[in-house]
Amino acid sequence: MIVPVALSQNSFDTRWYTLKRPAATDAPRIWRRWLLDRGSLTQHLVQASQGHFRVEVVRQLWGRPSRSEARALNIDPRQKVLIREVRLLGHEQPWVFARTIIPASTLTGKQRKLNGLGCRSLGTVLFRDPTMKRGPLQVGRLTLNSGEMAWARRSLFYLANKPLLVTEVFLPALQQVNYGHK
Ligand SMILES: C=C(O[C@@H]1C=C(C(=O)O)C=C[C@H]1O)C(=O)O
Repeated sequence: MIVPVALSQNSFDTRWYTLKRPAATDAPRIWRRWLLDRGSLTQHLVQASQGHFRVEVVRQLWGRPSRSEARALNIDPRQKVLIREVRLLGHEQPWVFARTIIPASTLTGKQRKLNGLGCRSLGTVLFRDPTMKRGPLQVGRLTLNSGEMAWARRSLFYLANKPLLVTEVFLPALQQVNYGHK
């Protein structure tokens, strides 16, 4: 099934801000908490969907990072990287679009498995890895292919000191979610 891609690659060349506190954004209240929460977004979405959660792979390919992604990873923008784009669905609604950029030098040793995640959440691998470190969260606004603006966050993760960049875009459908859980 061809899954519609919510964003084009240059959408990720937006301006990214490292915020000191959630209130510094005018994002909806709940998103401010999630936008800057350093835990697993997957866990929040599993709870908010009462377990009706799944990862849908939009595409996974070897390509080139956007300029901003290359800068964040401190790599040459001509360097080939593994690009993983997924949608995180709650109750079959697309809640988050996530794009992960993994340099080939990170896909070595135990981290080779990052190339074979399929529909397993990247978060379950990252947060179970004892060597995982997470860099500062940055927040930005991206333009979806629909023309709507969406809040997004990104951060570097390090496994065995090898970097990957994860960007998560909060899609409009997430605004309808009842956040009864904490
Ligand atoms: C980093 C996490 O993994 C999530 C799952 C992803 C995937 O499967 O590609 C990508 C980004 C995240 O939204 C997380 O759960 O926090």
